[in-house]
Amino acid sequence: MMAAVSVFPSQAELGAALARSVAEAAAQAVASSGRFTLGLSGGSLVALLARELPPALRAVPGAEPSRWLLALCDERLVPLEDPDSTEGAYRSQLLSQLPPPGPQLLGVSLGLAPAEAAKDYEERLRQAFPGSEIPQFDLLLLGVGPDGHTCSLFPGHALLQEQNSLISPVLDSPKPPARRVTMTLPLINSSRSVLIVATGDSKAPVIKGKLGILDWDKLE
Ligand SMILES: O=C(O)[C@H](O)[C@@H](O)[C@H](O)[C@H](O)COP(=O)(O)O
Repeated sequence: MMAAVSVFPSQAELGAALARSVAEAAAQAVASSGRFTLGLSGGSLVALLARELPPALRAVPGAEPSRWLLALCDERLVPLEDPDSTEGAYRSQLLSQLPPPGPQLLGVSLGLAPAEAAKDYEERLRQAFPGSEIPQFDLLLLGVGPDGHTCSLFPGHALLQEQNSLISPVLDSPKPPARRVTMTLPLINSSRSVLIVATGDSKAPVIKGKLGILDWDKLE
């Protein structure tokens, strides 16, 4: 697997480059397979994409959001109208800006207990990728917390060892709200590509630690 690190002087520049990469990946996937499958994370990514993606889509021919299947890399088990809902945030901030018919968004069913919600979400994800043993997303966009968590996979948590489920419930997220569902490593590691997006000073120590092989100062 190839890995590359890009450092941007500002969030605005990062956002524009990220949106361009997403739109270009979409155009490529739509041209080769007729659809683009994209996993979305919450946090600051929502506002970044809401600001930068619509103009990037207008600039990249063939990106065709109506051919996108969106899914959530993790979700907090709160009602859609709760400010903590990742699906609610994407619907109100990003999807509302895209001309109809917009992308299909596969969200987590609410009103179920966490274990049932995870099982139901995994089943619907599998159905959306018929013929694959493990769904293979074209691209996952992942955030990083200052503690190094991504999706709702927290450092030291037993879920990091999960080998069987593709989606797991979380009942004890150290970052509220506690009840969530999350993609697990087997699903994340099956995707064709992953973009890990980290902005802000609070992430620097953990990112520098993970990328200890790099001479960070040369990446200014
Ligand atoms: O529910 C969550 O905790 C988020 O989905 C989480 O995984 C997020 O992506 C990171 O914490 C980064 O968040 P920021 O981009 O807001 O720093």
